[in-house]
Amino acid sequence: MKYKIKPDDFEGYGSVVRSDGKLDWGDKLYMTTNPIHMRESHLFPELPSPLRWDAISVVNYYPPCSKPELVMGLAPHSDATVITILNQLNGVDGLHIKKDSVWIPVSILPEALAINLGDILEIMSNALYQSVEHRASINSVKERISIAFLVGPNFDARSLINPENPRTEEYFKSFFSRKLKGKTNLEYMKIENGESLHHNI
Ligand SMILES: O=C(O)CCC(=O)C(=O)O
Ligand SMILES: [Fe+2]
Repeated sequence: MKYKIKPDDFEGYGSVVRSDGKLDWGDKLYMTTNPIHMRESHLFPELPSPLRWDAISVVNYYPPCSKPELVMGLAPHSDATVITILNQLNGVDGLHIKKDSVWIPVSILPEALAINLGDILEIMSNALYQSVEHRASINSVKERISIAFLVGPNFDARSLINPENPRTEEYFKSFFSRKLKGKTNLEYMKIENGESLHHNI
């Protein structure tokens, strides 16, 4: 398939095996839309008109499963974004957010967009705004489709990080190589008194 995720990549269509070897019960079409030079050209047969922000679009397709309690549509995580704009296309709910250690199902109003705060906003605001841990569940009879528009800082912002302290680059690398597990990537990247806390997680 033309849009299939290539080995050692995470953009394209499909599901990426994370380090625990499990797949999510859903497929993604994942593509960086801006900046233009970071677009993977095989995913863009006809380039859409330029967008102002650095952004990634993800289309999530969750097929129904007769035993939804046994599978996870999308494992708990927080997004590697400033904000994520979520458009639930076919009126089937499935998003849950974690508040005070409790999972709360989110009922998204028809034609409304849901906005999730991401890790980069938490980092930029020194945790004044905290990213939301969320997951997607599966419906037993209906498929579910959502489009996530992931808005991040300008990718060139990475060049502000000096070679001795390339945290942003590392953050993205570890986000995509570690398994999705709540907000552990943010914890993993935290620095206290100039020391990385890496090793505890
Ligand atoms: O499908 C959903 O409701 C959530 C999607 C999501 O969390 C993501 O694409 O990062
Ligand atoms: Fe997400």
